[in-house]
Amino acid sequence: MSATLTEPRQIPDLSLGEKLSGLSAIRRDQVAFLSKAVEKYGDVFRMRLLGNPLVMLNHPDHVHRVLVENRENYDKENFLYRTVRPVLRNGLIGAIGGESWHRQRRLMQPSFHRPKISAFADTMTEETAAMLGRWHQRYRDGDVAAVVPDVGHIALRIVTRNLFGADVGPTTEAIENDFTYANQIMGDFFRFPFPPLHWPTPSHLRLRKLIANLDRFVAEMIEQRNTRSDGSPTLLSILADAVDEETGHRMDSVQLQQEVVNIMVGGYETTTGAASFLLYLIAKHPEVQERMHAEITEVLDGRQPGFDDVAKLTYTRMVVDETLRLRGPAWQTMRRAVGPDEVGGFGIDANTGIYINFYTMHRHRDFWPDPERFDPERFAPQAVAERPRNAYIPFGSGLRVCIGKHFALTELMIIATMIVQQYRLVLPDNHPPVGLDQLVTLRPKHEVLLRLERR
Ligand code: HEM
Repeated sequence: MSATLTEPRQIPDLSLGEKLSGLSAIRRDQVAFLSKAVEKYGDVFRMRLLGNPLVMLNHPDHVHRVLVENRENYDKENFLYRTVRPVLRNGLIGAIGGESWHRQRRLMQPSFHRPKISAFADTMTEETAAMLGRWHQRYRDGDVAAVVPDVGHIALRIVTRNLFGADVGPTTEAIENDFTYANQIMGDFFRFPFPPLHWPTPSHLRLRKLIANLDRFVAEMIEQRNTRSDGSPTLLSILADAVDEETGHRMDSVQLQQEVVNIMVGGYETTTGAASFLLYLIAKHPEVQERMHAEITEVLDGRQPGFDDVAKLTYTRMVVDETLRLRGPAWQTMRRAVGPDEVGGFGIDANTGIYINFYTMHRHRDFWPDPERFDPERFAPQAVAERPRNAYIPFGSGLRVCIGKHFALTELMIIATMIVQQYRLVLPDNHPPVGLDQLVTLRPKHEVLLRLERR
């Protein structure tokens, strides 16, 4: 029949006014800008993010096409990953793709399988217990605490202890500050990418220094090659000894160093944001918190959670999932189409930049009624089964799905469970909205202040 039926549809473009005002609007509030554009143009449209032409995709089927079905056609040669590459270099997160990425992923994947995570969970419990011990000393019943620095501290200790062994000492605190600052610099750059990162401005020089500190710290840790406190191998040793069964290949020391930095970035930055939002949302919804507490009491009967308990805490997991829907810290990604493709009937030319924003996707009105409402019931098994795959992807999807997904989920579950077991979290009256710090990752903009009532 007629060729017009099969001809790709034209991708709508933002108006000239929107393009011109977009630059400052995005700097002010990227989420608001994108939400408005989705409202007006729907699931597929062309836009510019800081001068970079992109096609935004907001429908699960379209995202499925790019990340899963035709995944070999899309790589990470794009503006977002160029921004973070000075820190991540050729490690797994930012690696462009292709055979060298495949080989690395194959080599590293077994280190994140279930039995390994089960060993890592003990550290998660120990660090959370240590934090609760500090809270008991520092706060009286009903005191108000700023929780973000504390969860950030344990997130970094959990990842570094699992990577490097027994204890990493006070250096972690310096590294923690360096991390936060580097994220700030890169986040600012991402919102306004001028001057280029290789220009020696004071903040870019500072970023280089932070990266050098981090490299030095990781190199020292690799040199020491400790074991964990129970004598079992560290994640670092597991990675260093890993052999690719297909090729017999092992990582060289430069690659190992870069992968360790990637795991630290992946394991610290995102988990801190997620845990902070999680505690905030639990406090904001007392009825949800009480139901969690009842479940925790029933499953654990007062003891500390272990890895095997996590799967039994089904309601708590629904709360974590709903938090990651509304406030997933990895809130955006980009790809480049290597060759041409057709997505949902729209033609995509070779070399097109693709932008996917999980924040807007996770509010798509076709799949999330009353999207701003915090409702863990959305993750009851029946509700999950009724949604398309890829309507919910806080850890990405397809080939490049987060390697640390089970690590992160176990950690969030253990932290939330142990805190709610011992404390009722209460949002003080007139707590201002915590807001969104829209950096490379998403974090609370303002302090999360919670009243800690002993149970
Ligand atoms: C709540 C916590 C976390 C969230 C929301 C998260 C989210 C994500 C997302 C969305 C991606 C895919 C990005 C893309 O497709 O462009 C990713 C990749 C990755 N994440 Fe995570 N992540 C979390 C925790 C972790 C942890 C704990 C680790 C390590 C221990 C980790 C290590 C990585 C690595 C290495 C990759 C790159 C995988 C690859 O491309 O092969 N992440 N993460």
